[in-house]
Amino acid sequence: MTSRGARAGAEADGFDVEEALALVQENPGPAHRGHGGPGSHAPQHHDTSRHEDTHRHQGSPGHDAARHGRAEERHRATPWPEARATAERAARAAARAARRAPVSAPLDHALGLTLAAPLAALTDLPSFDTSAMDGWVVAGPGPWTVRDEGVLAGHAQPARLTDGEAAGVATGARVPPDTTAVLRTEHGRTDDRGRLHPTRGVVHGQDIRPRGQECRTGDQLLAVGTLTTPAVLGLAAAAGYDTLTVVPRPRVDVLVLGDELLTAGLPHDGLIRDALGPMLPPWLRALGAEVRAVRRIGDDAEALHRAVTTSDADLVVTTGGTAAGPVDHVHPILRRAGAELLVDGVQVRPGHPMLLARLKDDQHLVGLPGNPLAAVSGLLTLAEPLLRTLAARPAPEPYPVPLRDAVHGHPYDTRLVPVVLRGDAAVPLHYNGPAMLRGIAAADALAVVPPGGARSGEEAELLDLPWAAGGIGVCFT
Ligand SMILES: Nc1nc2c(c(=O)[nH]1)N[C@H]1C(S)=C(S)[C@@H](COP(=O)(O)OP(=O)(O)OC[C@H]3O[C@@H](n4cnc5c(N)ncnc54)[C@H](O)[C@@H]3O)O[C@H]1N2
Ligand code: MOO
Repeated sequence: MTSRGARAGAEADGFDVEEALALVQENPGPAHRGHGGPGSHAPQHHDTSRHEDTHRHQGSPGHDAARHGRAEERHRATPWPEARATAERAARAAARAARRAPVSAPLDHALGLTLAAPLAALTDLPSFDTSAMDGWVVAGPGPWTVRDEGVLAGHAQPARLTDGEAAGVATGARVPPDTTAVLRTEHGRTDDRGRLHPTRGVVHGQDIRPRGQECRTGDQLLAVGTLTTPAVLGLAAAAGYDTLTVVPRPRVDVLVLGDELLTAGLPHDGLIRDALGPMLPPWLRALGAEVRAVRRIGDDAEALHRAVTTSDADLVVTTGGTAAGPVDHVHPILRRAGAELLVDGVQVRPGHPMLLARLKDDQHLVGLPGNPLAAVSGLLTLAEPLLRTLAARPAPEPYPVPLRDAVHGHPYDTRLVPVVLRGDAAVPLHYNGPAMLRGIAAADALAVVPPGGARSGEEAELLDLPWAAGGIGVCFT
């Protein structure tokens, strides 16, 4: 199902999509403020990139040190396309190092995995000459005498037909030896004496699916690298398979950092709800990962060090603690663990403090920034290419779509902006600030907006969200 398909379905159900989307598309303006009641601070700007960027890059005479720091950070940060390529390369090297052996998965566990061996037919298909229609098997030209006993699907070889003989037959039943054609129920008539007459011309072999019509035993049906879709599962079963040889799912541990996080109830006393603990595991699964542990570690450097150094996952994903605050432990822990930083900051907004480190030859860590949309950006920039490559999935085709509205750009960095698809255009959503999930929760995709921005009508590459693209392996369980 495409994202367009998903939308059409929602509309068909009478769900007012436009009304729902208005909640995330329109800038409410001054009249909207204060809706939260006395003391509330409704946001005045929902597209926060502009004033944050202004703040960051205009600087002021009193902020030389900060300006210098930013310039250094920009210097070190990896351009967005290069960061994705680095993540892919890292995964290829890890896959080689670990020689990730293919596994045998029962069909009902193989959805979304990649075939590690070609799918060769274990049988002819069909495996016997088969009637394609309900009616009669006939031998020679009509009229025919009709046997008392018919031929049903799932039964053993029926007795040979002799010339001038017919027998009732069901779709999928084996046709008896010496059958010359199948006559459909609607194309035959029985006379008073019980003899069967054709009501139209009969062509030799009509409506018989000969054995091996689709494939012969040993024919290659699908190549190594094919994604196991529901259709592949069906074909594999038809061709005689109980298990498939597949590339195993990459194993991921998620470590959620931050003392300020609550797992239930309303925010209070400076504490906020953990948005990433509930969001990341199903998203990672949708990207093909097996999520093994989700651990909340607080801002405890020792616990983080222990969790990172004792994990045997292919990928450790941390959230928060990537910046330079007093409790931002990710960089110091990586240094202590002897990890090699492959990407330390990316020229992308939101999410620029994201990082990728090699813990061992076959083990990596993606550090996602704590701001929730920044974490999504890190997930799609670094974790997606890494997991896709480990899972031997093909890279999605670039997917350019014209933007309906202009999007402000960052002066140096790529921006990822939540959009919905409307007709042939992508409509940028508001509420796209680094700490906001309101836009992405309504989005079909993220638009890749190059430095400097995009004009209305200009094409932007889209990163589909795994569920909007109907991604195979979208198993949220
Ligand atoms: N001096 C600077 N400060 C910051 C910079 C900078 O360049 N210089 N970058 C800012 C940007 S951009 C981001 S993004 C954040 C990255 O911060 P961290 O990765 O260190 O994350 P935290 O400080 O732990 O948290 C940031 C923010 O996100 C909230 N958060 C964290 N985890 C969760 C969660 N699981 N669910 C919901 N919200 C979460 C946290 O409470 C903070 O509000 O740094 C900026 N600072
Ligand atoms: O603002 Mo930060 O871009 O990474 O959330």
